Amino acid sequence: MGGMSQSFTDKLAARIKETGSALCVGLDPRPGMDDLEAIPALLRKVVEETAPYAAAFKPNIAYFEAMGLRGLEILEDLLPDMPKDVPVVLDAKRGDIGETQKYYAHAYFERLGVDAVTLSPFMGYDTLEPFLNYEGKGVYLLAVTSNPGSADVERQELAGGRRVFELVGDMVLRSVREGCKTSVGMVVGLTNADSSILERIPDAPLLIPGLGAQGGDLSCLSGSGHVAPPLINVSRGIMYQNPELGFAEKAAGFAQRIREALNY
Ligand SMILES: O=C(O)c1cc(=O)[nH]c(=O)n1[C@@H]1O[C@H](COP(=O)(O)O)[C@@H](O)[C@H]1O
Repeated sequence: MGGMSQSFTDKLAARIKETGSALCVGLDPRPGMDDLEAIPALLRKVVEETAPYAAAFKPNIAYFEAMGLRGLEILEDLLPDMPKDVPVVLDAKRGDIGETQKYYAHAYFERLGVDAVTLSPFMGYDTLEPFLNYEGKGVYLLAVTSNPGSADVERQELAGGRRVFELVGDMVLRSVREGCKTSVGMVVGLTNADSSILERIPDAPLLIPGLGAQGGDLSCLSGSGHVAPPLINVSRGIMYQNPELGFAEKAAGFAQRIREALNY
């Protein structure tokens, strides 16, 4: 393809339109539950069977690191064989001083070649900057995570009534104001995504984990008024729950539930 390269957000929106699905298929292989050498074939089977229903795939690097060097090799071998038209979000939740972040950005965007990564914005905007000048790539900043402890810091109220996660929304707006090439979105856990949260964050691509094993309720998303392309992630709900069903069947079921809840 010639001409101007597409932003990550545009690629994602196109994929969602093409599939009619905002499902993000989580690739979190558990070394304790599967034989290590069965994992490469398991991942390929999940990818192949769920791709028609996948707006994106999200491998969480923790599960690969837990397998040591072999795990990283499994991830590095898998990525080039993933379908080219399905964006890959690497879940790494990194946050460090800018000098170190440069190396994470290099590792993920240039070495592994993924389309997007999750980052922790806790150390401030300067730590995000090494990721922000990549045309066609995306980052998702942790804003309101799906765990109960998101109340400890992220959902705390500041003097004046704003809440901590709104500062993350400010970083998203700053990236837009500064004309960053990288698309910047936010992570909002489905288990905590009520309307009081959604109305306080800017209209940016949201990565929404918590459907399936964590019991998040999709009804809280309807009528949010956001138009940026969302991703609703399911990991265990496809890879490990209801093993009597096929991966395609499970993915199709989640895609359908998401479509009904988001009303498209
Ligand atoms: O960034 C994430 O994806 C993430 C953020 C969050 O707030 N909660 C959350 O569960 N996740 C990740 O999303 C996936 C959820 O997996 P399941 O609960 O098995 O569907 C895991 O890879 C989590 O690490």
